[in-house]
Amino acid sequence: MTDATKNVYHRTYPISWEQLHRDARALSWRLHEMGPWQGIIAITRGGLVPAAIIARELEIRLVDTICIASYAGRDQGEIQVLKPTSGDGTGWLLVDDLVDTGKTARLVRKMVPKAHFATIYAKPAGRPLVDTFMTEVSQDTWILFPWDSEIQFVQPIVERNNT
Ligand SMILES: O=P(O)(O)OC[C@H]1O[C@H](OP(=O)(O)OP(=O)(O)O)[C@H](O)[C@@H]1O
Repeated sequence: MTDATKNVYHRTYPISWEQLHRDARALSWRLHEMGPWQGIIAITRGGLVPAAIIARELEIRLVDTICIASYAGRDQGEIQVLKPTSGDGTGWLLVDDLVDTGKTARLVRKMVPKAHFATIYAKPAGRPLVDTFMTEVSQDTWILFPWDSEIQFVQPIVERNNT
């Protein structure tokens, strides 16, 4: 998912650090019941924060990455693997913050087909590709993650209605 594809989103779902932490912990409870796990493979960059929280909760100290870059503009949607991982993923958790169109998921699943793929949030188009997720969000919703946002002033509702 890239900023350039934002125009398909009709609403925004802002997530605070606190909510993100709570949701990642709730996902950790589910994953704990399915373990034990050899380690975690975080999909960069969105998977890094959830992976850290899950690693803490499940006392996992072996953390690897699959490093991915998505490009906007002319090559909108093109995905490049900057760093793969080794092995087929047996016994490993593959973690991302979100599955949206499923494009990233399809690519990484091919790389580690035996890994258990977990995301905090899932949209309908990508949901079939995830083994475990916490919260479903509609396809036309832009999830605004805390690392992409800051707290700022908003007009009172009355004033907003007058503009
Ligand atoms: O299902 P998809 O449509 O492929 O979208 C999901 C991907 O999009 C986000 O990454 P993004 O491309 O924003 O990169 P970043 O995590 O490095 O910011 C997210 O972290 C997933 O990896």
